Amino acid sequence: MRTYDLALIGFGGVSRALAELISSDAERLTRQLGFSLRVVAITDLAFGSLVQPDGIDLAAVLAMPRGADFSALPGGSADPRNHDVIQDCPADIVVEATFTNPVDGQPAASHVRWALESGKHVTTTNKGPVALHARALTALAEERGLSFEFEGAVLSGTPILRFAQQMLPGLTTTSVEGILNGTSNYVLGRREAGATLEAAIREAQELGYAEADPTADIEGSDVRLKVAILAQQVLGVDVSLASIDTQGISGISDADIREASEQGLRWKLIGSATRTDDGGVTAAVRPVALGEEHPLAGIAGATNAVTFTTNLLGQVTVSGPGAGRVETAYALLSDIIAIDAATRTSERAAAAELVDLVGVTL
Ligand SMILES: NC(=O)c1ccc[n+]([C@@H]2O[C@H](COP(=O)([O-])OP(=O)(O)OC[C@H]3O[C@@H](n4cnc5c(N)ncnc54)[C@H](O)[C@@H]3O)[C@@H](O)[C@H]2O)c1
Ligand SMILES: N[C@@H](CCO)C(=O)O
Repeated sequence: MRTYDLALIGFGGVSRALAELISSDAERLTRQLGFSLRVVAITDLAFGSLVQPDGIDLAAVLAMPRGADFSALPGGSADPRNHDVIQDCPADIVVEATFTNPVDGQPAASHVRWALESGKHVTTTNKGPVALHARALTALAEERGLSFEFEGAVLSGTPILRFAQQMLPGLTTTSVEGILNGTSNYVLGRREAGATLEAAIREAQELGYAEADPTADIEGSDVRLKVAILAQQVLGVDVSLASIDTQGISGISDADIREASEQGLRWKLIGSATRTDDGGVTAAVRPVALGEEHPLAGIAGATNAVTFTTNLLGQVTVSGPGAGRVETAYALLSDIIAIDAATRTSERAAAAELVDLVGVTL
């Protein structure tokens, strides 16, 4: 049975949910997937770093109290040592789940690059490196025969990027638009129910939906990153973040919410990217009051949805979880499954090449 060794860079809500899954559901996962998973390294600003080539006892590290660090454990240190751990630890796959930096994608983009340069596959839920550096990092991965996977960067574990890449063949997609942020959608729903903005944000933080700095969720910069990712990955066009006209939901007053509701409208934060005739894209993030008949009006809580407008099918809408620790840990798992599939395909191709070369069947 094949085992993939993982390094977890960032040990917050999403990584911990993945570690819990690996630790508590190992038998089912191995049976269903045909491989097993083992964590051999963890780094985090709060805990420091831990490298144990024979596998870390995940139940033990998950039970560590707040404020504790890894320095007392064999292979542990109070300092994250990201560069050395990523480069030197014996992992097959680096899982990058540190804070999203919406300005330059760092230091996560460097974490991804160090991993690829040292021969390790990467899965990340971090939107920064994907929105701002995907082309360079994907090219580096291809050059090294490695995978760079990032399904969780848009719509959490709902497989929207693979859906667009694999399930819409032969179609031309002219626009993508949708509700792309779980926190703001949750907050808008709670405000309709009478909660204050501040209380609704606190709830979203407790539920594990919000960014470390929830301003990114509320003021639209998280959606702006996702619009840039969708424009590149679905429409094939790079858009700069500066060119995406962005407005968040903090300006929506109680009176705006009440008046919309009286008219049968619901406020939603909509991100969109639309192809233009000259081969470019116009993109925007803005709150819109939608009529109840609109397909996105009924999308509630941390659920998100994306509508693809295509030439032959018209509009196709996919909805599912847009945030959440476990839901996003599933995105990492789905990336690991994709890495396994790519690894097996390239091993088969290499074996076939060898057979061709020596003229015998192995
Ligand atoms: N939570 C969600 O619903 C969700 C959904 C999709 C994508 N994401 C993305 O996934 C990533 C992780 O999300 P999360 O909810 O686990 O966040 P989190 O804030 O709970 O955890 C992030 C962890 O990374 C650590 N960290 C930050 N910078 C670091 C560094 N330079 N080196 C080492 N550790 C570092 C922090 O100490 C923290 O423990 C973020 O980029 C987020 O945008 C989250
Ligand atoms: N904070 C983000 C996480 C998913 O990217 C959200 O609420 O949608």
